[in-house]
Amino acid sequence: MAGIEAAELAIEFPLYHHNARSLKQRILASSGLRLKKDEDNRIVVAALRDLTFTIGRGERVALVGPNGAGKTTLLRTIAGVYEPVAGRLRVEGAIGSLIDPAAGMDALLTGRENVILRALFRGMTEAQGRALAEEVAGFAGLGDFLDMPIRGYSAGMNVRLAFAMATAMTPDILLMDEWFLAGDADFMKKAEERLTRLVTGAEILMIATHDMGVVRKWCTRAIRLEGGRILADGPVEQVLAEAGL
Ligand SMILES: Nc1ncnc2c1ncn2[C@@H]1O[C@H](COP(=O)(O)OP(=O)(O)OP(=O)(O)O)[C@@H](O)[C@H]1O
Repeated sequence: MAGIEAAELAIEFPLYHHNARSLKQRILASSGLRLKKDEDNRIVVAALRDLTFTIGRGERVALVGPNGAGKTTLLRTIAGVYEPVAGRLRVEGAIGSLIDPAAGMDALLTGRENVILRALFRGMTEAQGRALAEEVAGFAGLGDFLDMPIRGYSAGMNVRLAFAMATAMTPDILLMDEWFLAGDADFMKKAEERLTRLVTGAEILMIATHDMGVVRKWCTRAIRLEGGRILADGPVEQVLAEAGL
């Protein structure tokens, strides 16, 4: 059964700068809030701090909060992109990730080859991968571009391919950042139908967004982050009302 469990989870990023010494002094003097020195005396940004939550089957969770709150970092951490520096994270279930359009894709391979490769990683046979590529092609409407290397794709084409691929694989846990909502109107209409089907099928949905319309429409629970910490966690209407959103 799909589930996500985090206990006192923390993520930090080291801050590199050509003039690091004076930068350190200035930053530490001015804010200090989210910046600290780690054991190796490096300045690090505390992107996520002390996050504890459990997400179970059937939950559709919105991550809300201002720019830099830590929403995307949390999605990426759950997807396995970042390693926590402290705390524990347990993720059970196959993940479909709509976080970074080109993540996990090989720019030199064609769209079709990327779909087949991803299918093989998921344990499908090559024949299943080819069938999946046909399905993705039909939905993404990439035409002949499906057989071109994806480094030649426009940003919109990358979004279409990533969206079609992630949703075709019927994940248990679907992680989405709001960039995918920026597709053109025709595509979004098609995408919405497909997403509706998927969200009812996927066991867990997590979406990071600034759009409260999306939160109200798609989600049952909201986690409000600020400065890398959880400020509120509960039913959508309650969390949004408390925050005046
Ligand atoms: N790869 C990175 N290296 C260094 N710092 C990073 C990195 N990724 C994120 N951060 C920092 O971590 C913090 C959280 O960023 P994150 O992108 O998760 O915020 P967000 O809530 O998704 O913001 P937005 O709404 O603007 O997308 C910010 O202070 C950001 O500068």
